[in-house]
Amino acid sequence: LVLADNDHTVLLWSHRMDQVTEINDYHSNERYLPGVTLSSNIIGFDNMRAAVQDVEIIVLAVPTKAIRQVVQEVSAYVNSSVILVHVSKGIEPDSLKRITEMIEEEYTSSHPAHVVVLSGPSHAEEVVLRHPTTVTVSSKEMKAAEKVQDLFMNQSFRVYTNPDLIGVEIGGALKNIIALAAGITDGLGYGDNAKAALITRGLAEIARLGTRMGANPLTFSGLTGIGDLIVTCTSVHSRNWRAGNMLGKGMPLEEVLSQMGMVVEGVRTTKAAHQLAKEYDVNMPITNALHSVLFEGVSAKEAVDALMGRTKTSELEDLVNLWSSKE
Ligand SMILES: NC(=O)c1ccc[n+]([C@@H]2O[C@H](COP(=O)([O-])OP(=O)(O)OC[C@H]3O[C@@H](n4cnc5c(N)ncnc54)[C@H](O)[C@@H]3O)[C@@H](O)[C@H]2O)c1
Ligand SMILES: O=P(O)(O)OC[C@H](O)CO
Repeated sequence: LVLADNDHTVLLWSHRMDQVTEINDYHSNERYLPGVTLSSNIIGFDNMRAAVQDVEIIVLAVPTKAIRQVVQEVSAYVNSSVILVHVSKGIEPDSLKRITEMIEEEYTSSHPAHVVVLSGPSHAEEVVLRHPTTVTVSSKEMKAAEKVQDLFMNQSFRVYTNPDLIGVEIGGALKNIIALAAGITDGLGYGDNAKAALITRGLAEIARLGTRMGANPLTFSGLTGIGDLIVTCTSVHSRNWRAGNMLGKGMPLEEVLSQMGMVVEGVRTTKAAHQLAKEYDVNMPITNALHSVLFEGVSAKEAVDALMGRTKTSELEDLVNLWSSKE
């Protein structure tokens, strides 16, 4: 919709024929964006070749677990030098790859592609209402990121650049873990103090891991760090917060996921981050606590009690180590 507002023609491929028909016949997408009229510049396609063969830029907006498959399919038909932009927020469990790394592995076309991430506090539900939204683009090739910045920028959608690709992708992925935890504490009936604690100490552990992986610590004070962390932990639109909230109220994980009907990235990302914390030998108590709730049968209340009962520590020492990149 942002691109259509900027007078671009958008060819929107979906794997669901009913969605394509609805977009073309009614200019709506009721299940995901109820009540919103889509621009007639958005044309639905169920045929990938027809959708991507002559385009300048491809925006991948699918869950992390679908990225490899969709990129394989896209790259079979791309016939010019395109920019691939992804907006997904996750890390692949086991391989522990970031999304641009997965795209690079799966992109098989003989034509070059330039890979860009667009990330930041941006719930689709508010973007479609043209409420002010700010995001960041990053890439190994900043010229491609700047082109994406120009394509998307408008009066309600402001795009920044940041060359720290690792920091941008890690912040976007890991905030979902903390949002799940914030939903859980709200579901347990705890208040704003608990949520502020999760946001603050969550940012510390995201930055601790990200820095160890090669990110610039300053990126975590930007839109894809604290910005996206705030929006996802506090917004009723957040799928991760909502899922956490149901978990906190006692609903089993399987039932929560089937009720959501949309991706809750934080679940698989918790698995990946738990593995990354071990690999990089980084202390991530909130991630580990959430892992114990999601995958080890620990109750939400027990996990909070365990977090609160850890040995005492110095906040300033921790922050100095973090922001001076010693961690
Ligand atoms: N929803 C948001 O406001 C928002 C904002 C910023 C970033 N993101 C990120 O974008 C990604 C997608 O999120 P979403 O909320 O749109 O998720 P979603 O569950 O609504 O899925 C998006 C689309 O991908 C399709 N899809 C699912 N599996 C597929 C597959 N195997 N092949 C092809 N298409 C498939 C779905 O049918 C749907 O049309 C996530 O990584 C999310 O973190 C979402
Ligand atoms: O709805 P969520 O929790 O998947 O979050 C969506 C976006 O990442 C918010 O920026």
